[in-house]
Amino acid sequence: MNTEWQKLGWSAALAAQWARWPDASDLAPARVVAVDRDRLVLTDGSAPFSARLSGSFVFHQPDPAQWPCVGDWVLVARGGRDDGEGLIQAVLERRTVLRRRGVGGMGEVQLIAANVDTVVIVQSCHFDFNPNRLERYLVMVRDGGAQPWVLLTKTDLVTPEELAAQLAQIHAMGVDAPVMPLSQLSQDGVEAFRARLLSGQTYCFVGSSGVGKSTLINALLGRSAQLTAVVSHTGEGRHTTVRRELVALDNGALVIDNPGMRAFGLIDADVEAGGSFSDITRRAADCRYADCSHSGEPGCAVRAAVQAGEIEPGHLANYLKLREENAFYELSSAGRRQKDKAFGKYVKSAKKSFSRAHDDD
Ligand SMILES: Nc1nc2c(ncn2[C@@H]2O[C@H](COP(=O)(O)OP(=O)(O)OP(=O)(O)O)[C@@H](O)[C@H]2O)c(=O)[nH]1
Ligand SMILES: [Zn+2]
Repeated sequence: MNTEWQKLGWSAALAAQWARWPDASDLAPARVVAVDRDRLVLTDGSAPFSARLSGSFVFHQPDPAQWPCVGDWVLVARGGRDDGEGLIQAVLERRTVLRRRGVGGMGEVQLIAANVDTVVIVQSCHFDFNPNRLERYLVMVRDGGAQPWVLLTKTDLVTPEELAAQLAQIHAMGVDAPVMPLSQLSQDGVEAFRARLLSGQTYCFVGSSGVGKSTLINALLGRSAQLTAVVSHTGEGRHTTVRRELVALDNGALVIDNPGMRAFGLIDADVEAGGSFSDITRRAADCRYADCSHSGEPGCAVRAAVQAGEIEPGHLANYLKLREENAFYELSSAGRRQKDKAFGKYVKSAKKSFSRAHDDD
């Protein structure tokens, strides 16, 4: 078996699928490292290269939920083009998936990543710790067939007693996944975490914005440049595209940093499940302005509830702090709309290239 592919997670089961594929003679397998609109970045172990969905793929697979996402293994044709761009003809069967319920309550499923061995659920023990949300992440991970780990970051910001109480709370929930506390500031737990990452295994990091995912992945990589080196940027800044990236660490572990996970629709779930800020988000529905920031606007129902003693001022302060840390930005409806727009563009431009390809026929 090709050892370069093996390093990328290639398996006997995938090889068997490839062998069964009709007309696979000019197709080769590659793994998706990033998706940006209808352009995908693939790797076969040598240099990453750009690819698009072939017309026949889009034609035979009209359901975008079945289109390739980061972590997928695809069969790609690379001949016949000067620029070396590949044409994706097939997606090989996924061993595991990470998916979210679509936004807008339509019940459609949106794929976040495929063929992930371990999903690292990251919560900061400072402000972000939320057992309800953790529970839902655990369900979601197991539902897709991957194994979950729980990472509690920023332990330097809480006392050892607070940390012990959180660990006890997780334990009391009956969580049997490994739970690992760490701090990038003190470096406590960082080496122990690194030591658990195995060559050829795929790890996906999920969690709210600001909990320290990028800081950790950059530290694991040892050089922050590599994180973005595999894809050409369409814009500066982290919030501009749906870039989802798979990168290899020096020890051979494969890591997916997943900004898309911020739009998991968890705030709705948080409200439904009576989560920690549901009292605030429920009141916010009565604020005079739909985009009220609850920081002093007239007609603010949240402030009124604080004044009436119905909401703890400290609780509101936590909420505002979290939002200020940008943790809720992508979870806001505006952020979600942006994500959906980006996904919509993926679909639209792929369909456009499809019809272009057929105009040429
Ligand atoms: N005190 C403390 N701060 C940390 C720690 N780890 C990360 N931070 C800080 O937390 C902030 C957010 O970290 P990021 O790594 O950008 O968080 P993220 O989860 O990648 O956020 P998004 O990229 O928005 O999803 C940064 O200012 C980090 O410096 C830690 O262990 N302790
Ligand atoms: Zn308000």
